[in-house]
Amino acid sequence: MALNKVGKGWREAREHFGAGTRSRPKELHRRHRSIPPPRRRLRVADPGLMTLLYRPSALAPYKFWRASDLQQQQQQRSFVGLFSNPSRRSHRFPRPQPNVTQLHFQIHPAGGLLVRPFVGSRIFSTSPSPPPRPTVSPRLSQLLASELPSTALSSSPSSTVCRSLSRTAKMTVPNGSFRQKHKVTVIGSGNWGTTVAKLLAESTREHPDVFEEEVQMWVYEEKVTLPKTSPHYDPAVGDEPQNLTGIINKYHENVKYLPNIPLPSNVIANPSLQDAVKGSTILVFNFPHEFINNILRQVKDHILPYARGISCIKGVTVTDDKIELICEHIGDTLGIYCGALSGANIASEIANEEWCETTIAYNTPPCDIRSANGSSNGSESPASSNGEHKDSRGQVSKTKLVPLPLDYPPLDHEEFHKLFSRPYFTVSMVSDVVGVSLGGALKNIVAIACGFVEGHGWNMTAKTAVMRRGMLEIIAFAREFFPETIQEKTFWEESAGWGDMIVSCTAARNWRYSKMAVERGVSVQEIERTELNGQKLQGISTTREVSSFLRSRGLENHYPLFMAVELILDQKIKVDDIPKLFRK
Ligand SMILES: NC(=O)C1=CN([C@@H]2O[C@H](COP(=O)(O)OP(=O)(O)OC[C@H]3O[C@@H](n4cnc5c(N)ncnc54)[C@H](O)[C@@H]3O)[C@@H](O)[C@H]2O)C=CC1
Ligand SMILES: O=C(CO)COP(=O)(O)O
Repeated sequence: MALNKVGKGWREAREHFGAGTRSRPKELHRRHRSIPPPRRRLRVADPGLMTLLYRPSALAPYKFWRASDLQQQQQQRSFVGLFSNPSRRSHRFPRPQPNVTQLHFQIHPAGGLLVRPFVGSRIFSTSPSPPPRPTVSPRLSQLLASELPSTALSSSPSSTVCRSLSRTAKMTVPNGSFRQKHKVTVIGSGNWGTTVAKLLAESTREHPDVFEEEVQMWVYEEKVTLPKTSPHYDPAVGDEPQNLTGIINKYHENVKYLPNIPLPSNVIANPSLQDAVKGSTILVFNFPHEFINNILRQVKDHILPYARGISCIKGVTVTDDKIELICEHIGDTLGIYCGALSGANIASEIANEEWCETTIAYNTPPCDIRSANGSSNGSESPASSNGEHKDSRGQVSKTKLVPLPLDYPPLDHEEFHKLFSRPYFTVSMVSDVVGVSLGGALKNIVAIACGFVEGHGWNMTAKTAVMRRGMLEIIAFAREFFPETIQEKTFWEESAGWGDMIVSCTAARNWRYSKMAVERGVSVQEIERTELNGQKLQGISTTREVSSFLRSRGLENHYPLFMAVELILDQKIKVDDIPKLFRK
């Protein structure tokens, strides 16, 4: 009975959309809202027919597959897909699985969908098949036992449960095999660059089906002398300066920028930028932003045209009176798409595997979005999407992208989440590139202001006033210069917003060393030179760039805190003068 109704839904949908077309889930949901859930197992069978998988819930994951499509995809060693939530294509399912010849679907009484891959010799046979392999994961069983109300036969599961289920179901499918794996390169090897390389190398080891194990880390080559107290001191070398890359590769430790943290042996330090990026599909940019143009110039002609980037750099680029997000500057210069990672992240704490959160903003370019049949961009061919994507101003970017080839695993929220997540590093994926980038860049100005105030002898109340006003200026700045795409909730809800503000104004270097400068009565630049052993305070250059940009537009009065930091850096006003700026 129930299946008949599903069959009816299928026939109607088939008439409506035509065989082989992709489903239009929302429309279907509207049309078949009244259909009760099927209670029997559905099989992908009957070559040439389309099968409707139906789950009546608020998320309404409908999917049509034609068995012949599935068969063809198996032959291509590609994959089929299920959008568990039609509005979020990133929930793709399942992974490529060349040995799987049948997929069995069972609508769970509570509305979840169990998917069991079946390995057999016949493809989509209509005859009775042997029982599917029991591939329901323990997590799924647990979910079904605990989270789903067993009586909820016709009720809709919560979105959380739907998401959990779809994710769990995904885990039940054997790992697939694309012909290619993603190669990861971290460009930069300072305090944060080395920490990120460490966590990425742990992830690539954990997911050998998707990523090449080795993580290349480009190191700005320096000579380092190991002191006698170092565990790596070699009497045969003595006080002879050695290449930092040599030390990292031999002892698996970045003794200069991340001392006392063992690195996984699959982090490979490479002094050649060109060699480090060669063949990499994932480029992670992680160095002080003042070096950006020089580095981009050197890598420009050496990267894969379909590489994708994540920038962990906190800063902005200001050119010709124009302000640009670092990630977009990278993308436009290299002709690729680049997202941004930012959050309340103190490198040394994360390197010690103390728990923290971060935010990654990534807008999967349309040409990289894969549809159920494994092609790019839904029903369109990769070519038809024309490599276009939107920029942070909501316009079609001038950079035309080369689609990621289909023989690589997709690169979207899910894959980046997989790559960056560690048990001690919780990643939130968003699409607000502006909020994440500006939050990370501009809080460094506020952190310097907090350091000044605290160095002056004022305490938490003054610092709180600075943080609050600083956040207001960050939001005003984002609204003023990126009104088309900014999502203000990023500042309130994400680690890249208030989280980063708090940690930066209480524990990070910009705060610590500007406080020290006021306490010692010297300039922050002087402290950077004498105390930081080659590390950089991003807040100094960001303050100068942002204030010069604001001045060129006559907007100084709108951003009194940002401007005050520059005036104090240049010793034109004193910390005591800050409250006067806010009297009105
Ligand atoms: N350290 C941290 O806790 C965090 C840093 N960040 C951000 O990550 C980015 C990188 O910062 P860190 O790793 O901390 O850098 P860092 O300040 O520790 O290191 C400086 C780096 O610059 C390199 N360098 C020096 N001269 C160079 C040159 N001429 N050309 C190219 N590179 C040169 C050095 O080799 C070193 O790798 C920054 O934007 C920072 O704001 C973000 C979150 C946390
Ligand atoms: O971005 C950071 C904390 O989230 C690190 O800031 P500092 O560069 O001031 O150490």
